Amino acid sequence: MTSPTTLPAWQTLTQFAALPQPHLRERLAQPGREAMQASADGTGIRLDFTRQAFDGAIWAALLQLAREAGVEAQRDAMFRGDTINTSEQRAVLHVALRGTPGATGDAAPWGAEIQQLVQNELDRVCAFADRVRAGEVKSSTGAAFTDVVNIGIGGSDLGPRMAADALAPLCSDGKTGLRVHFVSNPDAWALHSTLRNLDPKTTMVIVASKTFTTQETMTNAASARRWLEDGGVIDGQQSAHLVAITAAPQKSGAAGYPAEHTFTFWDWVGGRYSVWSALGMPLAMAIGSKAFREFLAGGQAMDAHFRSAPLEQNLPVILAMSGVWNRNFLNCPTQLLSCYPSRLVRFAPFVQQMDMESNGKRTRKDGQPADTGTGAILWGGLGIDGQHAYFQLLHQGTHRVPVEFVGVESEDTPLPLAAEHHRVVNLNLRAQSQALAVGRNAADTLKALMAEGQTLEQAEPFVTQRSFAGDVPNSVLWIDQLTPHRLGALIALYEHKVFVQAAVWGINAYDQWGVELGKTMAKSMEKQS
Ligand SMILES: O=P(O)(O)OC[C@H]1O[C@](O)(CO)[C@@H](O)[C@@H]1O
Repeated sequence: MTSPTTLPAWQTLTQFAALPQPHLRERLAQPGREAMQASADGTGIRLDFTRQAFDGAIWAALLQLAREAGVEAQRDAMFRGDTINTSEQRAVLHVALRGTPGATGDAAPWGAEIQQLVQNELDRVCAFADRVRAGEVKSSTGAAFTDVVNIGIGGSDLGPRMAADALAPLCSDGKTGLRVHFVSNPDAWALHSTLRNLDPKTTMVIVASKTFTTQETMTNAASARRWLEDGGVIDGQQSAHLVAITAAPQKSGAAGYPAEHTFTFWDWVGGRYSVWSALGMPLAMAIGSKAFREFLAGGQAMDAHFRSAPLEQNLPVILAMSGVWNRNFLNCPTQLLSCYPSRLVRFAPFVQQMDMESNGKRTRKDGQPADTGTGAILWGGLGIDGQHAYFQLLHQGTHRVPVEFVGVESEDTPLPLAAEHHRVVNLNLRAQSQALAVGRNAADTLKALMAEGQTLEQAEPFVTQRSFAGDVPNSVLWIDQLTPHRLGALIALYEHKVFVQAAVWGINAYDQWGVELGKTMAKSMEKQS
């Protein structure tokens, strides 16, 4: 494709952006605004985008831009298994990993062969995970495993780790049942602080690496094997404790990982899109295979929505095109992802990798330099904690930072006052969304200060410092409840958002040559030293 700036809709949007933009306070007062809501059937997710800084005409042009950029045709090409990752000559088929078992025809557009491959390996993963949970897979001493340590980094860590936190009520409480731990950083403390409380004789080590060459993971794996050995699990007995998850089984085999404990996936699964594959093993061990399959089904439900919903009601398209307006036409370089359920503590870092490793590109697929902004700097964390840290800058700083809020509508933590906790959390979410949008002008600030009992003379000098510009575009994603199914749908929503933005910008979201440079550089420096 050529530059998106040559598309008629891009030019229309440029003209709109050059006009004076009404404040969100005014936009919100316009009739019909409340219609800016959409939901995806069967996913429990609703998107409220009433507080995005555009009106109906701009929204129509953004949808037109998606059409002119060929988003729908590109989407269909991905689901068909076309080679859309052109720089690596690969298909991009993480969507096949969550296909409905037994599906054929349009429900499995990637074809019967891939469908079968995926199902076979998924059945192996699920059976193994459940057997470990049930204590049927024995350690070298014949005991059941009490702990599993997943060693991996980036896409081989973030997805299952994030999801295990998000689904913590389904995981062991640490007193009984299998405990699942994650180690990614090769700093010695990261591994030591996990292993020091574990018994090598009842600990299973999963080494999760697509390439099985990543230096950080191999360093941790070698160290964990040494710890097993020092703990009495000597070399000949170690295979009972070792599991490999990789797209390079010949490499893990050569390193001594037994074939029956090796689970695989394929080069058409990008690391940051791999939680649905065998790399989801630690998650399946943590929550059980039934819940893991529900998680996959949630992703599949979002795929169905993405493939069939009209663009104007299509959640990934709405998120993506709101982002394009903010990034390319309102010139906001960053995007905050602010999650209010505390179990989503790792969701923003997970999406950060997915988004920034995918769309942090300055060259288009046609080899030309991108002449538009591409991926935003995505950052974030938990909303309430953020309110007491960086939200001040959002309200009164000199940056305009668009926000995506994530909240859950119902929650069932077994704590006596859980309902009150939930009320406070969502009250804050709603208040922040509204405050960032409408702000508070000088006249209202003066009134507020005088209502507090200040005189006009006392209040006036501080009116500017006590006012809030507002006009911060934001959306809220409401999830009915945080179950495996809904989490799957939420992740798939963000995957498709990233896809749509890449399609508009004409970039390849599925390679990561920048990361490769760092890896190559480290290797060459190692040789020289
Ligand atoms: O799974 P591997 O091959 O160890 O790579 C780990 C991660 O490294 C990256 O290449 C960069 O972080 C990711 O894409 C990948 O998920």
